[in-house]
Amino acid sequence: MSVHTLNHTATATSVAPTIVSTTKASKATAQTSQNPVLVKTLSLQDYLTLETRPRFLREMRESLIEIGTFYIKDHGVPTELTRGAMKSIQDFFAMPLEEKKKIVIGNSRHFRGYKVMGEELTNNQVDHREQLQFAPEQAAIDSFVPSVSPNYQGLQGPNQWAPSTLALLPDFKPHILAYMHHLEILSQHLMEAVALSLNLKASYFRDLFGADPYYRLKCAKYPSVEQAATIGCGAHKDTGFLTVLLQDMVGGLQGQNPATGEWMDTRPIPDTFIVTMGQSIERLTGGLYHATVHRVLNNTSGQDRYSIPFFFDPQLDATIPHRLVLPRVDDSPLSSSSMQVSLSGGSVSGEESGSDDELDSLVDELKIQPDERVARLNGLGGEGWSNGDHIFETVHRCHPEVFSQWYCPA
Ligand SMILES: O=C(O)CCC(=O)C(=O)O
Ligand SMILES: [Fe+2]
Repeated sequence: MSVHTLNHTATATSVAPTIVSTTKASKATAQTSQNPVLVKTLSLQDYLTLETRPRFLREMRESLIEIGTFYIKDHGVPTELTRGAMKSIQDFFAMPLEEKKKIVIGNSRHFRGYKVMGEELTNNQVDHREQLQFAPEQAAIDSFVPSVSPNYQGLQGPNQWAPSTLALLPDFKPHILAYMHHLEILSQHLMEAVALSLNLKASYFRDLFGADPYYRLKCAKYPSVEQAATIGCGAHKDTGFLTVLLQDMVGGLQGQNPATGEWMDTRPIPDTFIVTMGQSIERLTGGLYHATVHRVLNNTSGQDRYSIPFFFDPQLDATIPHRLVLPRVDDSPLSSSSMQVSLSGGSVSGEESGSDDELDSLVDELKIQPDERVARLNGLGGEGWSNGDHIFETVHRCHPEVFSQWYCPA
């Protein structure tokens, strides 16, 4: 994953209901804060119910402007499935190394499979976790030729399933496939809500993401360690649009408060997912919505930690506009009348450049800081950027061995 650690110096830490500061930017010293930041827990049912939808969208918007992260509950993914997926990955990681290595990621041009402990890079630093990667189960593109075809076409293909593993763990494949299917549905709902929270038409992201959104499921095991505050996964922002993360009850994930730089525990809450924006959304919204910098500390409790982030992005050949020009509404954003417009699909959406006046009023309306406005105006030109290239850049940086094996012909 890409890494843009914020350089703020943390000044205060906190104990808050859902997010608790424990550390300064790089040290792991527990302190108490005067300004706790709450990561809200939102209910998807509030989004799906028309009467409560405006409140949901307001809260989502506030969360994404303030931090870039919230918890989602009542999400519609069956509990048997979240438990089943967790159990399946625990069973997988518990198998002997030789069995796991049958699907080592280097076998796969499509960056799928198992990664042994200590081989993944985040922020150019080695992570302390084992992991297993999946993506949409599809046929590979036969016409793909390394260094002739666009690299991102090599990402499409099947997952790795070792027959001996499937014999040992019969629930493994059905659990993973069903889990990805449900997470795609949940992610589409969330992106629809993100669109409405920006006063875009509800289908804005569904249209942008296309018929075959590209997603990645990463199953991770962080072993309990001897020393406190070993970095399991280095500080980074997720690079894409949306991450929906399932974690067990062990803890160790931390998010950084964009305003203060302080690290805050994103503590496990049963039956929720953690929803985080990535850099593509941050870039598209001109910095209005934050991509939260986060990391994972290994724990010393004796309990290993398991997590399953699902990264949801547009189809690989999508072109992403450099920025969104958010529609102006006569009344305040997300008021019930503008919501009606959005719900009926009649609200304007667009990626054309707006006039300076429009930008000024947008800046006022959305309380964008001046430096964010500069970011918004930078990088214009051309139709947009290639989503496939952007995703390829991310996965290639994390797994250089796959790149050198499959994408650099001798
Ligand atoms: O395992 C976690 O809780 C977070 C992992 C993560 O941030 C990532 O892989 O991008
Ligand atoms: Fe991440």
